[in-house]
Amino acid sequence: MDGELLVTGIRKAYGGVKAVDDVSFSVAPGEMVAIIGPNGAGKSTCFNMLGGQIRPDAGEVRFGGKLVNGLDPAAVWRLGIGRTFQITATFASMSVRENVQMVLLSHHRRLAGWWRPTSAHFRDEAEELLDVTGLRSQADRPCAVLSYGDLKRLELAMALGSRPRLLLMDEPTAGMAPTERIGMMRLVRDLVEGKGISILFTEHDMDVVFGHADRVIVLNRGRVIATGAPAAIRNEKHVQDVYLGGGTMYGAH
Ligand SMILES: Nc1ncnc2c1ncn2[C@@H]1O[C@H](COP(=O)(O)OP(=O)(O)OP(=O)(O)O)[C@@H](O)[C@H]1O
Repeated sequence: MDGELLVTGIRKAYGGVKAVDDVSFSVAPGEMVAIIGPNGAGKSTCFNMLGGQIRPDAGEVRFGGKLVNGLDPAAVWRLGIGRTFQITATFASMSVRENVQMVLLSHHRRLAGWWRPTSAHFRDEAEELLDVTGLRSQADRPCAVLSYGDLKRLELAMALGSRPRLLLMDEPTAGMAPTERIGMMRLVRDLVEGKGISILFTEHDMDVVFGHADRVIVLNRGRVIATGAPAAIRNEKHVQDVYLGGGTMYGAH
């Protein structure tokens, strides 16, 4: 189906450690899906296989019917799978708008010469993305002075610059204050509903997961142990056992 992510039996082992072990799931167009699991469950490895950073040992990742595994991150990006990273990847001395313009420039495959001011390039498109992410008033400020929450918004604006149809979000609310978290997830929900973008996100904060995901996939030791609506997942005994048994109850921090 157009815009559908279909993951079938992907695996990745490091020596004897099966980081991801026969994982299958799908994300429908316009769906917001969370991948959760205790530390070391395989979330990052899974994400990296979807984004082209890691090649699966076996299995298949398809997006809109096209094979994704084996492609490098840039090619995956071109297929319409965007990604935000946990580590902020902005240019501190450049303004908020310029950072977004840089992404737009590269997306439109133009040559950004260092000697040329970027101010005229894709300014309107950049402004639109800053509007969408609530950063318009910060457009001229250097990234270095942004609050952490605004930096995360900027990362989102930058990820949207490549016009993804599916956005992979690695802990979108990590490091944010509770009110900022709610704002961020509302923003993401608006993107899903307004632009029809699908979201797949990892998250440690259970309030965010249960409050915002349409569907939750639970990983443990590289395998999917449960998948379903948040309310059903929350009540699953074996999911509770994994968290409680592991001694690292997500959402406790
Ligand atoms: N490059 C690597 N080399 C060796 N082992 C690795 C590597 N990357 C991940 N692993 C192992 O694979 C397993 C899954 O790790 P992964 O980082 O995917 O889990 P995670 O669910 O993202 O954990 P966390 O929530 O702590 O980030 C862990 O046992 C980890 O130690």
